[in-house]
Amino acid sequence: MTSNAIDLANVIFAYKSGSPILRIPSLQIPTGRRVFLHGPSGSGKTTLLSLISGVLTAQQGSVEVLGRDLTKLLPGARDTLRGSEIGYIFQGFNLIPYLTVRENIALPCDLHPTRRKRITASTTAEEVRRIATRLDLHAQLDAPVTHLSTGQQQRVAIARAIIGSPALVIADEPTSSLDTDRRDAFLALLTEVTTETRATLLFVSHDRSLAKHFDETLSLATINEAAQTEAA
Ligand SMILES: Nc1ncnc2c1ncn2[C@@H]1O[C@H](COP(=O)(O)OP(=O)(O)OP(=O)(O)O)[C@@H](O)[C@H]1O
Repeated sequence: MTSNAIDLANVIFAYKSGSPILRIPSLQIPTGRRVFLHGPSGSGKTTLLSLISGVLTAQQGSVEVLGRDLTKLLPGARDTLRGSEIGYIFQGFNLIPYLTVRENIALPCDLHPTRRKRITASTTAEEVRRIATRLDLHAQLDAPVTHLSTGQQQRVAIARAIIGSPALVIADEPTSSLDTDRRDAFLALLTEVTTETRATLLFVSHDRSLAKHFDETLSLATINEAAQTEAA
């Protein structure tokens, strides 16, 4: 395993025909580190996460994730790497509304054999039960996710992100709709379970007060030269 889970060099990204949103000479996130990346709304946080998860491709530079340069992979190989090795917690959770809690949590194992093979329980169903119990969701396993409270939906999003122990967990502003107590509880749980699975955690938010929950804090404005050009 490489010592950096994420390693970007000389990256430039622009949406079609626009000027660059991201111009990042260098960004390294060591394996196993829990990193908080902050930046104001519209500064390019989600865009950067999309480059790191291989949803978008940089026009220039290299985007190495878990030792593979995503800019050199074919789309199919990028999708496999994302599904197998990255657990993603979206801003609005993106749970599948017509599936139960159990089915939502199991989804990465159903879709990606590598996630299924890495589970420690004897079956996916047993692993779903184990994680649901760990996250206090065992009573809701057969409920449609649309019947859950926001806090319960967040815990389903964590469960889905960590099942099958992906090496990297990415969270995009998942706490923006929470009050302070719930936000702190969510962050404590997320850092605990990613420590248990030994995942590298990259968490982005505009809210700098969250920095205390993480090993390291980065400012997108500092690492992104496109932002500095715009501000000048
Ligand atoms: N699909 C797209 N096509 C064109 N421009 C886009 C697209 N998605 C985002 N942008 C632009 O790129 C810039 C960065 O957007 P991005 O969503 O990455 O910022 P963000 O920091 O995640 O914002 P927020 O905190 O509000 O979610 C914004 O100016 C946005 O308008």
